[in-house]
Amino acid sequence: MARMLRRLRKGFQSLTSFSAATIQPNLSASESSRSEVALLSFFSPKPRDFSLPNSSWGSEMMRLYDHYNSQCEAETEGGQTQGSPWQRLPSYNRSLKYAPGGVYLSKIVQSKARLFTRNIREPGAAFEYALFVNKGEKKCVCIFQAGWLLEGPPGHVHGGAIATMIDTVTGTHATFLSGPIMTANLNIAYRSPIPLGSTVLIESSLDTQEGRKTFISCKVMSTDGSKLHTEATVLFVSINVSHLVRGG
Ligand SMILES: CCCCCCCCCCCCCC(=O)SCCNC(=O)CCNC(=O)[C@H](O)C(C)(C)COP(=O)(O)OP(=O)(O)OC[C@H]1O[C@@H](n2cnc3c(N)ncnc32)[C@H](O)[C@@H]1OP(=O)(O)O
Repeated sequence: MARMLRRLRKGFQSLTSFSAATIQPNLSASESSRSEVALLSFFSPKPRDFSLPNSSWGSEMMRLYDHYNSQCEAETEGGQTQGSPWQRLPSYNRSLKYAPGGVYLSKIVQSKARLFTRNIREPGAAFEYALFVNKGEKKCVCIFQAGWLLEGPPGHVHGGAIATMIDTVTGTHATFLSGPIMTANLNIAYRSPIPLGSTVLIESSLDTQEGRKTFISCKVMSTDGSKLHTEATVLFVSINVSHLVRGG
């Protein structure tokens, strides 16, 4: 048990540094980005990064992706990164597997488990999103295109799917800021419905960090900023990874 905990702790530590440090090269215009990415993922032994553009992304999703991606750190030929406060975060369906030693861990910890938002194979059917963090401003932006399998009220996105995205974005942001965390409290106000198939912006901002507690505010808005769809405040509590093995 103690050996397993040590391995798990080591895996999680490398996982957060792996996620934070993995930077993809900047991509240029929409169509070429998509075909380059498809080719790269075909030939590369690297895990599939679900936050890269695919054929289901609409023009607004691609416009915003290019907008934020162009402001991200670019890797130079020497492997150095140019200073920029923005960084794109990769997204895998089993991040644990891709951390050093993670293949072993992913076999012993629920081997069939997959990240809730990344377990539907058909591109565009459900959660299409990409996250960008701004280290200086301690904020995070997610571009999110909601697919047809996320229907709640006819023609609109299910409130549970919106909550899932808020938890995912703020949870990733909190992990980036504070290391391993769990959501302790999530308060949501749904202000206006989100049309199915549309692209929205999800903004996460750090309010305060107090000891083990990280308080985050979140807004879901139309991409031109004119409509507020949803507001949330979230409390994350830092955990020791043994919390996950022992079940709290
Ligand atoms: C860059 C990285 C990428 C990573 C990729 C990931 C992508 C995916 C991201 C997806 C992310 C998805 C994420 C998910 O979905 S996580 C899944 C949903 N969450 C859970 O299942 C959590 C269940 N709860 C627990 O496990 C425990 O209760 C926790 C761990 C939360 C606290 O139990 P613990 O025994 O450890 O702590 P404590 O009780 O000593 O309390 C400590 C402090 O906290 C305060 N407190 C506690 N609870 C609440 C509450 N409800 N409201 C207000 N305050 C609360 C408490 O008063 C105290 O404050 P103070 O008295 O010290 O001031």
